Amino acid sequence: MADYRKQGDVAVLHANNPPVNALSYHVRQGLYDGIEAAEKDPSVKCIVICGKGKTFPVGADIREFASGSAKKFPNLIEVCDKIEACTKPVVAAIHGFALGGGLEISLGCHYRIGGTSCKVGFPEVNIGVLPGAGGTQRLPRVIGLKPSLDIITSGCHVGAKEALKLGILDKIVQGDVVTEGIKFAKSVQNQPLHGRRVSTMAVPDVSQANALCNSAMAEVKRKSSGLLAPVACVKSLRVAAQTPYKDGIKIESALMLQLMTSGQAKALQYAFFAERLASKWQVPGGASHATVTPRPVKSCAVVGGGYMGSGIVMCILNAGLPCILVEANQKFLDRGIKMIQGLYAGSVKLGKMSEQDAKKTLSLLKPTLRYEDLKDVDVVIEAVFEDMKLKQEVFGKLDKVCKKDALLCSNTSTLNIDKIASATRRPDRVMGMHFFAPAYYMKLLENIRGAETSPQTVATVTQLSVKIGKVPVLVGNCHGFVGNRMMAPYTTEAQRLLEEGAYPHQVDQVIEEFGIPIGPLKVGDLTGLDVSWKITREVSRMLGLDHTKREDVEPFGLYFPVRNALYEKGRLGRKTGAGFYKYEKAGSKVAIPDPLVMDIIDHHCREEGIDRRRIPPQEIYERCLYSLINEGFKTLEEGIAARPEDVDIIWLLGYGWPRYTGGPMHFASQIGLRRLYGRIEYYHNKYPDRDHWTPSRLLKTLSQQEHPVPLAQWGQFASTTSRL
Ligand SMILES: CCCCCCCCCCCCCC(=O)CC(=O)SCCNC(=O)CCNC(=O)[C@H](O)C(C)(C)COP(=O)(O)OP(=O)(O)OC[C@H]1O[C@@H](n2cnc3c(N)ncnc32)[C@H](O)[C@@H]1OP(=O)(O)O
Ligand SMILES: NC(=O)C1=CN([C@@H]2O[C@H](COP(=O)(O)OP(=O)(O)OC[C@H]3O[C@@H](n4cnc5c(N)ncnc54)[C@H](O)[C@@H]3O)[C@@H](O)[C@H]2O)C=CC1
Repeated sequence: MADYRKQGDVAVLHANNPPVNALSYHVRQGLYDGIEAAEKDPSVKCIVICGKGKTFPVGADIREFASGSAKKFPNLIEVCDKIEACTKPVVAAIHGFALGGGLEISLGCHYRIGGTSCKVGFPEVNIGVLPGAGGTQRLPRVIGLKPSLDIITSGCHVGAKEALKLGILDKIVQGDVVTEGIKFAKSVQNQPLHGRRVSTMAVPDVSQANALCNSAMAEVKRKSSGLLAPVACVKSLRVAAQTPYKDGIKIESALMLQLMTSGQAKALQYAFFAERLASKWQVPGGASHATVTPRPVKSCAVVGGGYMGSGIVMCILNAGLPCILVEANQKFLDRGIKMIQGLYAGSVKLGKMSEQDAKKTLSLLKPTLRYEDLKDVDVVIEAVFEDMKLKQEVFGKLDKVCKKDALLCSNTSTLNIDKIASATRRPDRVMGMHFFAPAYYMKLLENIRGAETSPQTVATVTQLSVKIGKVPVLVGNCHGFVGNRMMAPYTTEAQRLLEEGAYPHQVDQVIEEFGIPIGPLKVGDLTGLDVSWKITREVSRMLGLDHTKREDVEPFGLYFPVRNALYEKGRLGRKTGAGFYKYEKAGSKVAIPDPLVMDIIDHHCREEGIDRRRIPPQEIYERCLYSLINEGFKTLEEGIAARPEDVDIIWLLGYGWPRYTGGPMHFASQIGLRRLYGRIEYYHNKYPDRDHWTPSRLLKTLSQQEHPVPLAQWGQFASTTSRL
């Protein structure tokens, strides 16, 4: 898995492990043996290491961490040390990415050259480990501690120009990087190697080591509280400044071994692969991403240029696709355009985009008030108000004006896609595309398949989603789909806890300590209590209930007396400076616990004859999180979510679930399904009137298996419990 060839007196070693040349055992062995062969061959004067296909090696093979093969001889440390010890000059010729172990290989080389578009970096923190093949010991010896701390603790990629400036690259080359690597190697083949072996160098800014590492440690603890890997990276980098390489590498290895076996690393690596699995869809009947060819999409349109629509337009424009924006009237059209222009102006100001690029991108936008202008577009995404009647009216119009093979998609957050599709004569070409706010930033896209949506529509929408920079997850059609459906029991329990003894800040604190950045009641204030009040009213109407009558709505989990009392007092959340919390002023972000709210809650309880009790944090934790997880299992047993990995990606990318726990389903597997089921059954017995505590049948089945069923096999049990 590393090809060895000779070109004159140069040995060229190609890492060959498609698609990204991950450094699995055979690649490491190939590189190790290649160096040995070149060393022994008297006709070889110098060596070039490069990657076959689209990239230089992008790092260790992550799958080998779990299997233990990463430690097998020669491990990456041994490969890097072998390269460095070679008595003939070794040049890394980098194209594509040199990440993690790939960058470590190149730091073992005596010289590094790169193509103009190459990128280097140490993304290990993102998967819960550190650059454990000498990365934390060699990088600071080349570029100093300060930039090394930044690069290693952030996991960010560094472009070629910056890498040259820092000294990671010795040269940027145009054209074929291997040809240039060979030329470069020949030019240095007679140069002495002492001074080129990085492990023998001193860290240049060693005198500032303590100050730099102390401040980096404070920063990683502030930014990523609870994460093990960034802390270990700083520790290991401090060692590099204080210790010779041969001792430093031992400490780095010890830290790496601790991290590799941590729950955080397992969860983060699971999330890495789950994210890549998301776009690989399959529908009942067998059609899948591998069998269905998507239609080409050359142009799009968005209907409704409000908060969501304007963000969706930007995603489309950023992908280089022309986009028409339709609004209901000139005032709202102008407002939408202004919003889009403002966001691009902001990007230019922040240096994220050149003025020229912003202008070019904006030139792809065509605003209009005429639906007829959409006659030639390939895909339309509707983002008008969340109102079934209006959406059906819009889809009816679109069906008439759009060409017959155009796809019509809705950015609804809860509504029934089949009902929307029924307003058209093309339900096979209708789909939901549920973006998350702000749409130009959030990576998640919940794509909803209706009963009649064709596989080709799924394929085309999935491909478009990836093109506009999203991670698409295909889900089935039900109220709230996967994400918002799971959100419902979580927020319901958060509010119910207020009626039994907790106050808003106590509930939010538990959830925030778990790692979700904003607790459910702060989210309530952010969204607006009027918005959630209206949603309750609409859902009650849909169910034929009177939302003002407690006896009507309570059995359906739609009775929120504290929220209602706050709403009736005009406390609508952040925007009015008061909701579940008080704020310094309207729009302010800092939520302050409010004695007035506690009085309102106490008063409500007295009136209802409720004896408030002290609710332990563990109960808050279980009632909010376990009810949400139980609902997640129900989406799996009903086939609304296809795989547990999909549920996790939705919560990781759409709702701020802490990535180092892997997502609600992975987290459930770590709790243990038997224990989890027991707690859900306990709450079900305690609150039999709350439907969301009815245990999922899939969870029950899985919890009864003799041995824990690996998460990747849960689907096999879902089919036996499915109600579809
Ligand atoms: C006492 C002494 C004992 C000593 C013991 C210690 C010995 C242990 C030594 C171990 C040292 C380990 C050293 C180290 O530094 C660790 C690492 O290198 S960790 C890996 C770091 N690298 C990464 O995290 C890169 C991850 N990849 C990416 O960011 C992207 O893939 C990339 C930007 C490179 C390309 O993006 P894109 O083009 O969008 O492609 P995809 O992301 O879709 O990927 C395509 C395909 O490839 C799979 N893949 C990508 N990277 C890896 C990888 N590193 N390992 C395995 N597989 C990888 C990816 O999953 C996709 O495949 P699918 O089948 O579609 O999932
Ligand atoms: N706000 C959010 O966080 C999220 C909202 N959504 C969904 O996105 C949709 C839009 O929501 P927002 O952007 O927040 O609403 P918004 O109120 O900001 O924008 C809606 C826009 O639609 C326009 N519009 C109304 N009728 C129209 C018509 N017949 N033709 C053309 N334009 C028309 C309005 O003028 C308005 O500008 C809703 O379905 C909502 O549920 C989805 C995800 C998140």
